[in-house]
Amino acid sequence: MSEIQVSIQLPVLDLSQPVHPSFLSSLSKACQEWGFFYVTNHGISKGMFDKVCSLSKHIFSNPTDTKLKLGPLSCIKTYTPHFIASPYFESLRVAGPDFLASAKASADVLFGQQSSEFSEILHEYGIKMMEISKRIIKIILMCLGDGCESRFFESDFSKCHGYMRIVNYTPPETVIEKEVEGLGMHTDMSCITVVYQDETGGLQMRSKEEGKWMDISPCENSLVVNVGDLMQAWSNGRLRSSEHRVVLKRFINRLSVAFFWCFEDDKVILAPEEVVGDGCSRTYRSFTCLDYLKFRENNEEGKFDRIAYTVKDFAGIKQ
Ligand SMILES: O=C(O)CCC(=O)C(=O)O
Ligand SMILES: [Fe+2]
Repeated sequence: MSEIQVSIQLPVLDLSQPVHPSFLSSLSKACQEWGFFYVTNHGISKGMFDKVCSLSKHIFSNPTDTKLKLGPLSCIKTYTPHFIASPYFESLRVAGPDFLASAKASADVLFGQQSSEFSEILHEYGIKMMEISKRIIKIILMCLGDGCESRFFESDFSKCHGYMRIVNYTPPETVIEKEVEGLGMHTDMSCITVVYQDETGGLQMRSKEEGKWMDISPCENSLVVNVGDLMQAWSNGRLRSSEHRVVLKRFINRLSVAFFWCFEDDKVILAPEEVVGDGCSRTYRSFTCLDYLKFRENNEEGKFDRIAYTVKDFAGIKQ
């Protein structure tokens, strides 16, 4: 990989402080330009991340045959083995609203009845992530102005649900290149995604105009937030769902936990008139969330290196 890589300074949303208008304007710019920012004082302790990571590592250290009991061909289907998203990527999914039941279903298969630690901590993590996501989306709606938060939070976002994907990246030991792609370029199918990445780094986003890769470096005690496709369409393109990827350094294992906060499956997504704004034209037709998820599923099979289609291809109106 030979692209130039640049670092950028993204705003940090401090959830323990009231939001100042000057901060809203920098957040608003970041959401338009990059679709990425950080959040801090989110209420999840370092101890909790450490626990989630160590229990997850323990799960991924199981033999492949054991993990495949949760794999795509099993009835649980929470585990994605290597060579689906990339050769170096494997993941475990824990879905809400009952995070406890979802995590327990996986843990029971792997460890039998004695392991409740994993499900309990993932339950707590999921509930916290739901709360954090709601607070973040309210602030993002404030960025759109015109009282969008009070107008649209209840009507459009109160039925949102979340799920997390714990990802274990194992880079190859034998490659000559200094870095390899652990997860190819894609956009997220969420409203927003809230990511914990360990200190290894490697998350990168693609700039709007020049298509340069920018490092989204790990920042202590902070989580990374990115705008997803559903929010890009709902906001009529005023919020950007950026292409991003994960690069891996040789020999360094990486763990991340991405929380995807999404509209309910049967939600009809159409930007409200007030969000489109007077004199502006609509850039997305209406569509249901599930139809978009299916469209992506049908276009992604067997493609590691990049996801060629996004919500623009699915529902964008050609201007
Ligand atoms: O592993 C990461 O840091 C991000 C993963 C990601 O982009 C995704 O799962 O959609
Ligand atoms: Fe992503």
